[in-house]
Amino acid sequence: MPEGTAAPVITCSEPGSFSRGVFTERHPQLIEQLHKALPYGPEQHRALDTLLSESIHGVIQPLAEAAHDRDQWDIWGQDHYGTPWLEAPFLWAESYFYRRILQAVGYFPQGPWQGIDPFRPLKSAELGTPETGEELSALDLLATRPADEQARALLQGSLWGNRADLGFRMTSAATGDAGDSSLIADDSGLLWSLLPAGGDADLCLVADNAGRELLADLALVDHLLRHRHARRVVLQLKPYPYYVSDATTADLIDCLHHLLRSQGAAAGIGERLWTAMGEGRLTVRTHPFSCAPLPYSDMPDDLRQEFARATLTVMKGDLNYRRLVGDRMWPPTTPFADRTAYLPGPVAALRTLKSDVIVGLDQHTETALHTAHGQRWRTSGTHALIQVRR
Ligand SMILES: O=P(O)(O)OC[C@H]1O[C@](O)(CO)[C@@H](O)[C@@H]1O
Repeated sequence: MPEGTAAPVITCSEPGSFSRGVFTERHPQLIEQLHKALPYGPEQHRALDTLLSESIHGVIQPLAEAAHDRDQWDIWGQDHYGTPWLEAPFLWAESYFYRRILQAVGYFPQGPWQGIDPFRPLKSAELGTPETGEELSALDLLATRPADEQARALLQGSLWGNRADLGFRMTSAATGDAGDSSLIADDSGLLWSLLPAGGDADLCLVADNAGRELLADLALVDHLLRHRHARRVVLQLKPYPYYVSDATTADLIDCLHHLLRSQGAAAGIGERLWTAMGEGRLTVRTHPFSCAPLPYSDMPDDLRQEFARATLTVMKGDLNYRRLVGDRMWPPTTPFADRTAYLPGPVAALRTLKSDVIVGLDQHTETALHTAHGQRWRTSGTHALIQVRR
């Protein structure tokens, strides 16, 4: 079976599929929210509606002539421009949809809306919720526990923090299965063996969502640095707004300010991380490939070298998982190690399941999940995994 071509690529062409629902149900809600989020002018409102209609009923149009990244997208889009959105690969189409939102609101060109994140009001609202406050307060009690217990709890916090993705919550609130949580693969023992306390590891953390998830990631990073599970952490963020709540540098700064304004243990985390950035122990990267509509197996050399330098690369979230193993309907028992063999160096995936892709399960687990939940366990965010390849 030739590598990478074995399983069907996920598209939105099948009526009733999860991916199609993202375009036909989730995106209309998202566009509705964007209309209300900022005081856009008539042209921006019109462009958002045109994009929505094109993406459900029409064919994929190229970026505007003047777009700074038009040439790049012309290459990425050569096989897809002119075809119906719903027939294009899901990963490609969804990624391009987010790039087109930025075009609709005028995010890149010089002008009054340049650099204004259309998703910022949604992300900021989340930082102020009582749930976020409770999670930060819980750090006070956690700080009284032994260090290894803290480490395990903070890893779980970072993992389940991925459930707090804003795009996902648009439809999950209606499903009512939020209480049914479980970990379907747990390689955390292997993960900790790669990051022993007092060691010399260089960790690369490929972040996912801003707000609650990033706060949980930062609490984990602080612990890793403090107890020398990692000597240095590189935090990979998105260079521009993407997939609603994906974290950018501006979101990181918001989270650090939020921590510093908090009480107790949370404030201490903010202070230590601020210092760690000043000392170069925590650094931030925003590689353009982070927003590419492609799997990581297509990554450019400089990014490959970045991963190669890391003792461990941790990929957070559902989208990173799709890009890591390939956005295809793999047989669920496909080994995680096989799908990630191209990535130089050990890799860990921390993900709540919010799309159809899954690998690395044993047959018994898959059968039990299917019997109990049908296909819903793959997409409802109620299940999570920690998968590691050394
Ligand atoms: O924030 P995460 O965990 O990457 O999840 C994003 C997921 O949400 C969706 O955009 C819609 O469910 C998926 O396509 C995507 O994989």
